[in-house]
Amino acid sequence: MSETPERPTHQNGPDNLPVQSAAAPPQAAPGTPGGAPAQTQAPALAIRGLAKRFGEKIAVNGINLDVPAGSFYGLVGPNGAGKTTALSMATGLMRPDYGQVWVHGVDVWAHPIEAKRIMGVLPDGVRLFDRLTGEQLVTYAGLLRGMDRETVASRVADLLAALDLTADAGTLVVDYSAGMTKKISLASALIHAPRLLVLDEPFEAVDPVSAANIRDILSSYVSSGGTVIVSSHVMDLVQRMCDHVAVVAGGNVLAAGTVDEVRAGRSLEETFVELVGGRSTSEGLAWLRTS
Ligand SMILES: Nc1ncnc2c1ncn2[C@@H]1O[C@H](COP(=O)(O)OP(=O)(O)OP(=O)(O)O)[C@@H](O)[C@H]1O
Repeated sequence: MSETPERPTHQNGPDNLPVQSAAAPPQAAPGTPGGAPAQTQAPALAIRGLAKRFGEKIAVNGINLDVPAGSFYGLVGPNGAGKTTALSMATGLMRPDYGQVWVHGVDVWAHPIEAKRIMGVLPDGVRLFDRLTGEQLVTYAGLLRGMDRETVASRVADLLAALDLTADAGTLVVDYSAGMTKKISLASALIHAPRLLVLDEPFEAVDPVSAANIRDILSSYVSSGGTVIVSSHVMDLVQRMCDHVAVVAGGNVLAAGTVDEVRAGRSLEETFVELVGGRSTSEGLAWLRTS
């Protein structure tokens, strides 16, 4: 079994799919047998030439990205930029048309079970087993991960308390609000203490107190060596919370690096608007004026 990353074989863009020039894949540490990237040195997530098309629509255009281990990485971009599609392919939920992804050096699509063992994922728009109670859902997530019942029970209690869901532990998830559903999905992603957390819009619909609690949980997770990737539309939040950021638009990575590198002395929001463009006036909506 080799996890040696190979150069993507599609750099010329088969089917006329335009792709960005692929950077070198994650390098193996010198002396690593078989050339596999060293687990300690490989990026937490490495993406090479990842592409997806839906009919004529190129959702993700052959992107490359390295997420350093131990980073708090923000993924920002306008609606329809390709964030969810990219994260779904990166976490083994959606098969890419082209490209490769490694999680801590493990090829996600060649070795999905091994890769998923070290990831916790909060996907966007994926249906939950919502006829379970919140407590049952998180317990199920832990048992699916092969954890023993005692550990699962104690972690479920901890997570429900930390996310302010203890009082609703026995409520069916189908009856949860949008924010509660986000929080129970996050608990399910955290239960096995993964090395990498990939969270698609974790703060959407979550109240400010819960959002602050979640930020604390994620910050201490990163301080203890974990890696977090969050997609968000809230630039201020990303600027305050994350140490790295990638700006995605039209299926391309427009900028990536540390937050300070990307924003280059301006606010992240200003940088985002400049990179992405698309500001429009309301002149075409004159009929909407009431006086
Ligand atoms: N299953 C699908 N079938 C067809 N088109 C899709 C599908 N999923 C996504 N797309 C298209 O791919 C593009 C990227 O969508 P994606 O959901 O990845 O964007 P996003 O950056 O997550 O957007 P948002 O911020 O609005 O959630 C969009 O144009 C979308 O319409």
